[in-house]
Amino acid sequence: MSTTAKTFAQKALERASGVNDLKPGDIADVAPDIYMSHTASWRCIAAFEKLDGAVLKHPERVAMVMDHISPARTSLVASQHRRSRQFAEARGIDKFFDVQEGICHLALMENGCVRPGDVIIGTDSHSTIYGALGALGTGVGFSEITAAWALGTIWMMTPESIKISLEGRLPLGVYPKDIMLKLIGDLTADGATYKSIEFHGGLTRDLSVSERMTLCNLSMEMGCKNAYVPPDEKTFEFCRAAGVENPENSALYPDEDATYSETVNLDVSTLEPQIACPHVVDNVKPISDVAGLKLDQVFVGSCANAKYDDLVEVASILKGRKISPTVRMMVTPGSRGILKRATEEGLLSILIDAGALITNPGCGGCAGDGGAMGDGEVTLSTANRNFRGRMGSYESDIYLSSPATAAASALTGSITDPREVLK
Ligand SMILES: CC(C)[C@@](O)(CC(=O)O)C(=O)O
Ligand code: SF4
Repeated sequence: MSTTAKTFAQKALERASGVNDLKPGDIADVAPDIYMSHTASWRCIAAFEKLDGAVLKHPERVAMVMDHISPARTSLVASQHRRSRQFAEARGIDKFFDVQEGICHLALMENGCVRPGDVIIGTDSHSTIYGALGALGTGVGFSEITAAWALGTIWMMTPESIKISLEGRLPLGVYPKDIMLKLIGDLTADGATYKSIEFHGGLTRDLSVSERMTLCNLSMEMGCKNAYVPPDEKTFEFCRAAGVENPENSALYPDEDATYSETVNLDVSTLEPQIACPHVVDNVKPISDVAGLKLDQVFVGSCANAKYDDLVEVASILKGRKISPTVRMMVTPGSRGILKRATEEGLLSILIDAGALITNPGCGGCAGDGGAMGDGEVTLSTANRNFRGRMGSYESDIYLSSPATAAASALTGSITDPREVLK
């Protein structure tokens, strides 16, 4: 029996590997609960079909989502989707989410594929988002997914953990996105490389599951292995609504005296809206430094901030108003469920009346699929990355903000502090 106190990551990897007493740096063969691959699933399939006589060890653990380029815009992509569809059909993969379902991470969580305490690997770095449900999610390469299909396991090194305690109350106009941009700016883009980030503190407990998704999603931009918010009744309710039975039974919690490589305390009470400036996510400034910068496009989308409550924030600012004629605004709801709810609750009419373009759920502009910028153009985006050329021209600029800042800025056509509209 173990006597040392453990972090969440230690406990999750111990459970998934059956190895006791994993310490940071220890490598174990882990059996993930889900292996997710997105639009590029065909790459895993191509590699898998080269493995002589390989069979899927656990077809029920395979999840595929056609989200990054969806619906297909070229016959090449259509053929790749088709290959994935046919493979799923032939191999008995029932967690196949086609082009209508939206962004892989949101589709998985909304469809009951993620339980607290699970270990989930995905061909996407933002798989850290599953920590919002108390799971250990991490991004891997295509060939690692292929190997997991065949073997049911993957080796993982047990990470050290960083404890981030969030306290205080968010001021009006300041959101979890601003917290994360502030943390990424302070800790830098490699501040958490291969570490597990655990969020604690009174504010973390106050946040909704959707807001916790923003925390765990953006944590990737500090290079983390995974992120985690301790599951509570809000988590369990979300999971139950998604179809998970008894989600509380699999929840894992760190021991109180677990060892952390670093502890960060942030009181958000005086935090201002933050902006990540081109072309790296840790180039973060308070909004007052960049307010007034002229925009060509505003993009509300991505797994970071195109959830239902993000659209509510945007609609509450745009209601009864018109966006500036000098900008185009594109809103890409994160998932089919979010699009449906936004439709039912009348949010889409508000956005359309204000002058926004609504696109189908999926990665869309965040993955450079639609909404491209020309040379010299500037987009303010609610996504999680602002790398050069990600949304079109190499000579264009992407700034990142909260949905509220994006909405306030769409009204004026330049970067605008949402507190000016909300006051
Ligand atoms: C494929 C790409 C656009 C990606 O989804 C990849 C990733 O996160 O691993 C991203 O957000 O950068
Ligand atoms: S929405 Fe953007 S960040 Fe999220 S998985 Fe898709 S491309 Fe990557």
